[in-house]
Amino acid sequence: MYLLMTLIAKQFANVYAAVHSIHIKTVPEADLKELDAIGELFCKGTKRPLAVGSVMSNIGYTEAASGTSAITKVLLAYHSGQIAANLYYETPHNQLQAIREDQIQIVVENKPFSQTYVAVNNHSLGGLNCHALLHGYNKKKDLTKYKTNIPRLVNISGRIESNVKKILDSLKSRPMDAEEIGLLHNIHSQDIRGHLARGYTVLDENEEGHTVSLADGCEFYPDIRRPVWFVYSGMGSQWAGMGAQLMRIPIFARAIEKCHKILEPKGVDLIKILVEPDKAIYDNILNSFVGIAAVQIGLTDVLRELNVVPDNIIGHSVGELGCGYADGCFTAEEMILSAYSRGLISVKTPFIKGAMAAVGLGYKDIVNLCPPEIEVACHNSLESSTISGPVHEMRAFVEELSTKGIFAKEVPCSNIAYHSRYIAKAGPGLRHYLSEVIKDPKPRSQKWVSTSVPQDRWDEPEAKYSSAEYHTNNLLSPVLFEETSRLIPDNAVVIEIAPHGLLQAILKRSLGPNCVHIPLTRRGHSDPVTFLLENIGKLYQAGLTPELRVLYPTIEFPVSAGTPMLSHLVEWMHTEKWPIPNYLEAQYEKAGRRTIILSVHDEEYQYISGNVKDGAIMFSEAGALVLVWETLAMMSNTKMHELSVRFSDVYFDSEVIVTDDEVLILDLTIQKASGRFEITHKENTVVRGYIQKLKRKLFNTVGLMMEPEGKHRNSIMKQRIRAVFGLVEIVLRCTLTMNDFQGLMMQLEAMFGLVDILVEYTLTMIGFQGLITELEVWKLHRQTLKVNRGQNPFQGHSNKPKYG
Ligand SMILES: CC(C)(COP(=O)(O)OP(=O)(O)OC[C@H]1O[C@@H](n2cnc3c(N)ncnc32)[C@H](O)[C@@H]1OP(=O)(O)O)[C@@H](O)C(=O)NCCC(=O)NCCSC(=O)CC(=O)O
Repeated sequence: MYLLMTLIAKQFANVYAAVHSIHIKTVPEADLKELDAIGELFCKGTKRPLAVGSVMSNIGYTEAASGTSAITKVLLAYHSGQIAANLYYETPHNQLQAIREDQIQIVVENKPFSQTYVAVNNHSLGGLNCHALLHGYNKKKDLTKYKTNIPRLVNISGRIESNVKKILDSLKSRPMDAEEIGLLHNIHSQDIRGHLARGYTVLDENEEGHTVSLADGCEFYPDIRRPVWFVYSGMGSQWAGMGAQLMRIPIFARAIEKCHKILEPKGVDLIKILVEPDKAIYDNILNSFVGIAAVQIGLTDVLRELNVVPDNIIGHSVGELGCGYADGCFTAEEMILSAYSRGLISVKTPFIKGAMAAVGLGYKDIVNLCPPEIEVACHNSLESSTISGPVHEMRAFVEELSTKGIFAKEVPCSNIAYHSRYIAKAGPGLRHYLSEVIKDPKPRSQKWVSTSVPQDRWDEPEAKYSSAEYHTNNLLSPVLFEETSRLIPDNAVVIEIAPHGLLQAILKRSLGPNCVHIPLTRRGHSDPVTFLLENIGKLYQAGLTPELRVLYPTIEFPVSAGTPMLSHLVEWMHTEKWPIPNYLEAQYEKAGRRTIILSVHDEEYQYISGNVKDGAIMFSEAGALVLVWETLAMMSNTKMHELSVRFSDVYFDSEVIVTDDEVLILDLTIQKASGRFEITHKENTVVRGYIQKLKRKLFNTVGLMMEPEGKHRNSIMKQRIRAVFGLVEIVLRCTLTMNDFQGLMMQLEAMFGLVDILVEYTLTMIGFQGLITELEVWKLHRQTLKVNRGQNPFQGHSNKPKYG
């Protein structure tokens, strides 16, 4: 059996044939026949000799990869402009007429090779087939078209951390290639299953033109999908120059320019508000409102384009406008004009001179401490709230708290005591302004959890729409962030969207220990773009898969020649030994003990995840029996499907819960002489009993146990488990039917004094999966059922089977 590989150039521009024997030793007779056939087919009547070479002479025999090897040889030839010479060819075979007559020429030196069509055709009786038509594509590298103003963020995943670090180090060590990074962006815009390490790097060029990493990270990734929460903060997050650097990000800049145009007719210069470093800009509260809203729109657009989608959205005070935008209730125009309305009413309404302050006490602790003039405006967390009131009383109270060692910090609010009775008269005016902006209020989706309406009123009509009324109520009512943020689950990824991660100090104290809270910005940061990119990298580490390509000029694929190869960056984990028996070959270990490591992420053991009880994945009893059966086959140096077995005295002592993020380690022992077996998990016995080889085959050749060789192991395992499960189920169903005869059984028990053995069954399984099998004896003990189900089935009254 041998493999013929021909590379045929159209119009004989690249006339080349490569003969590749699949044997390590070539078979001269076979090669002769091949060359003869090639001579017959390609050389008759042609003047130019046909060049023939062997891929195997260059790289050895690559078995199933022979076709890919041939493609690689052609690609290298396209790339270098030369086809590699055939090695170790010394004496021409003069038996061959085509060689003798110079119609076939063995390529003994590298030969010029053009970019034209090449057909790679490779087939063998063994099933190694490859057919491909290739054409050279020598795209010249021109990286100038991919210039960008921002550093390049690259996310990388791998099976192990060392692999991810290796790739990151490699990227840092050489000049950046936008096309290579484009390829990496595409690869990592999707989850790669089994990649349990994730990292990122933010790359830039220093003044000398060397690549430098501005930030990076790499950590174990448990491959768990976390719920994503967007958090929009409010007043206090503004700072001078907060949008200046972010304008380098095209998506952000587009959003700001759009908002700028919307506000221009109103005499508001949004770009100036965001870009100029003048602190006095924010003395005007209107500028704070539109500035915060615009940055939130810009950042939300960035996340949207990155395909970062929230499962839930929560806002703090005016941050609920951002919720409206993220939830699709507002267009950018509606959001920026709503913020403008809030600012306008704030500057137009004559309020008392007020102040706000964040304090380090929760609502319940501070409410009774506050002087009567001061209100709790925002319930932030169990140990944080914001108070609001007249400026003199506020200053005195803040001082008092500070003297007592209680954290208290003024929140910049342009002397307006928001969320207190002192601004009640702004209500009608704001409602009026907003109703002109929000002409067609959209229903709020389930994602958006309100902080301005108490949870027990979320179903009321006023709470259902992102309307003028809703947002007016938001201004006047206390902020219930503490109450609503309790809904954030402990494993959430919480992304704060604002000009400054204002709520980080609060979230850090209130969220569960497994929550990841990530701000996109930080007040006064020297490099806000790098800060943002770094945090997008952290989102990737937390399990999100942002599509980074949207941040950079679009890469034209295919990438040009000379783009660094990626394949060599992949590294395998060789440190761990996996005791996986080779199922299809008869090379079995003889062992009485086996440690089995299973994970639902292994294709081989995916079937485990199908056995769900009460919402938890349980390692099935049938699966355990199959492992015992398989191990006995290994010990007996035989194949499982050739070995019929009998299980007896089987006790299922404990159930094993399988989790997504943990490998399951089972210890299995079988005593060779007695057949006594036991599977343990974390020092608990899972199942024990006896297994015995049967000389006769229980299952005949049609089907159930006799799948053809070469099938995927997973499907073989699944079928076996289904079979064993079927057996176990039948036995148990019979056992449980006894429930119906509870009285009788109890009598029997009394009469015959049966203590241990409750049921001894001889089952004739007729029609089981369409097969007629032979008689089998099963014994099931009371303890089996009692321990397994946590109750004695004979005391139950239900006639429903409790098993399975
Ligand atoms: C608590 C904050 C002042 C922290 O803000 P910043 O991040 O700017 O503060 P910072 O960086 O200067 O300081 C952070 C430090 O604050 C301290 N800190 C914060 N909260 C604390 C607490 N509960 N107990 C003890 N210390 C605390 C910690 O030392 C922390 O450091 P470390 O981080 O190391 O722990 C802020 O979250 C805040 O202003 N929250 C209130 C927001 C608010 O109510 N805005 C008004 C909405 S009205 C509005 O929007 C108007 C409208 O609705 O129209």
